[in-house]
Amino acid sequence: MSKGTARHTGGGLRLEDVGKRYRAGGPWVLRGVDLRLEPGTLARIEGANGGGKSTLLKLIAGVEAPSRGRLLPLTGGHGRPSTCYVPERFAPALPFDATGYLTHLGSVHGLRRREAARRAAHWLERLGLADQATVPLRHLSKGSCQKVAVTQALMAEPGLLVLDEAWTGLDEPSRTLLDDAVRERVAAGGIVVFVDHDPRRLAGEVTSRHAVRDGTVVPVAPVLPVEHEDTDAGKPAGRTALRVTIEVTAPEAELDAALHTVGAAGVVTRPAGGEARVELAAEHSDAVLRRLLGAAPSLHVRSVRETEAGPSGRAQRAGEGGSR
Ligand SMILES: Nc1ncnc2c1ncn2[C@@H]1O[C@H](COP(=O)(O)OP(=O)(O)OP(=O)(O)O)[C@@H](O)[C@H]1O
Repeated sequence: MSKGTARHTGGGLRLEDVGKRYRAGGPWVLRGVDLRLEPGTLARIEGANGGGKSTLLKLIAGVEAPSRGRLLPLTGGHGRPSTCYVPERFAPALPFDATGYLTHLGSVHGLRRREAARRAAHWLERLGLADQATVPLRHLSKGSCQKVAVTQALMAEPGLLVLDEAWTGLDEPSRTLLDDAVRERVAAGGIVVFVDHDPRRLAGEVTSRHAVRDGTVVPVAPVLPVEHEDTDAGKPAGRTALRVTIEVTAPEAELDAALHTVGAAGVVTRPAGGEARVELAAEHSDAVLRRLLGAAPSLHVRSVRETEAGPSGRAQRAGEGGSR
């Protein structure tokens, strides 16, 4: 992180009965959303494709205005936190190179131009983009553009950082760097809210999980800590009573092939065409999840939930506030 980090972050944010539709009289994408984001929160947002995750992130980031309800500073806060937002795809049609763009945005965020240029150079170097700092943005590859988008968010050291699949398209070292930067923001008292297709992203560190479901936002049980494959050593007592439910989607014709990786470790059910649910003992979940994420044909892991074995031995949903 650059020098002079961890400036005051500006407190938390509250969503009060927030709703969103994109046109008057159109369908509500979100309704009745109540959410508190305290300083130091690392919040993960989950949910099915098209359910409204990106819409929620845009509302939190202030990129979209709510159609109803309000976003308010938490009581005792210092106004809306300074905010940066990184979308999944950043394709700027702007007459800038990376340095010019980042310096300009740094100024918008209140940095002196010299400090903005210094921070831009620092992050471009860390992300391995220093040699492309003077290439026009429109000539950069998708991955390089994504690095520029991440850089503009990190160099501003915002109180609220909103990441919509921001890891997608980054190379592995840059993903690790972004993970670290998120930790630094949270440790500095900032709020980070993110969506990512990999359920293991920052799994042991997430402080709040919510799912967008049926047009509203419900809390989800905490993620299981990531553990080593093929060993029971060191597992907490009673862990074997826990179950995990993994929901996946894939093109219907490819789903069976992709699910072969589950083997005998779990019970697979198919609620609808391209959807499947895998229930299994918690001790097998990390290994199976790794195999599912690497499955060919590929599939999309929609959610991973910890559940408790009920009296019948079947999994019961734990810690969710809504129904499907
Ligand atoms: N700018 C827009 N104008 C009109 N409708 C929109 C707009 N953006 C999103 N929508 C609609 O809102 C709904 C929710 O979309 P959103 O992108 O928020 O979902 P998502 O959960 O992020 O999806 P995905 O997982 O596929 O990225 C969808 O029906 C989408 O078509």
